[in-house]
Amino acid sequence: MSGNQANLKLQPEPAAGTAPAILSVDDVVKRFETPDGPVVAVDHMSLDVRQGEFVSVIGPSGCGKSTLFNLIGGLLSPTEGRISIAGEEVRGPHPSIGMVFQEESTFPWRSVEENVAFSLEVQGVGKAERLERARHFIAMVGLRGFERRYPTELSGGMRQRVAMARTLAFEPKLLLMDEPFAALDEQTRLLLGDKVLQIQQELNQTVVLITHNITEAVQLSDRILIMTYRPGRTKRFVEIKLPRPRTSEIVGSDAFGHYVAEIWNDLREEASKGMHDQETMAERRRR
Ligand SMILES: Nc1ncnc2c1ncn2[C@@H]1O[C@H](COP(=O)(O)OP(=O)(O)OP(=O)(O)O)[C@@H](O)[C@H]1O
Repeated sequence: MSGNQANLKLQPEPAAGTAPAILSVDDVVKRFETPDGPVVAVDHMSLDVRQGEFVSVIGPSGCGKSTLFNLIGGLLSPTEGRISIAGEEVRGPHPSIGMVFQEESTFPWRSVEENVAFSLEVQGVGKAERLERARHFIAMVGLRGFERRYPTELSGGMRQRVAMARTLAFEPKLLLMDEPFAALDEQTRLLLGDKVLQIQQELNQTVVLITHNITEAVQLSDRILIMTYRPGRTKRFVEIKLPRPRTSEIVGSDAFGHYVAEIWNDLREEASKGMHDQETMAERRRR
């Protein structure tokens, strides 16, 4: 074991005696039937996430991250296994799970406050209350003063914060995010990470983040699940023992660098398999 590895601790399950799991992914398999035969995208994966915990799922392109996101969010059903939130089986979109997507999902015809109030409107919350709650969450994501603006008047990072505020406004037990900052530049991404850390601490929010960005995963997480490339399995869990509360300043620390290096070692192996696979497929098509 290298010196760096000694800094990392594998933790397949949450430690005993801590908060109970709010999300439970239990031995889940997802198989797609395709014209070329079955594709196993998620292969016997298990994950327990405690109340208030921040877990990131990282893996190379095509390893099954988005499939896992869609399974947890109830947009896909597992072929085998079970997913539950607060003890209830997830059988479709669940009110306790709030999703933030990679693609921008704000409504361009609604102002910021109308966007954020939307989920409350759907729930039948009265106008005065929903606007008050919307303004609270708009302030939380750092957009006070922009309530009456429209998405086209905002930057990409601001629009993603609107999407996050809209999801947080219905107070989900689990915030489930799929690469919400993937389209943003690195500085904006790091600074938005600070916002996410603040919000998570303020709400004691349980979060599962799907990402392929190692820096983002280390900056934000309590634990990182590293996935293998095809079929998507758990390669290992890494517990991030950086102090909280955290800010993006931590990115420059030695401890941060050690985590990034170790995770890259694991990912490099998996990403290389992916690249080799893609090159072989391209070669086959050329023939
Ligand atoms: N609806 C589907 N039908 C058939 N195969 C699918 C379907 N969705 C995903 N797959 C396959 O499952 C595997 C995992 O895909 P998935 O999109 O979950 O990976 P990913 O890690 O999110 O990739 P990326 O980071 O590039 O978005 C891939 O081989 C993909 O082609």
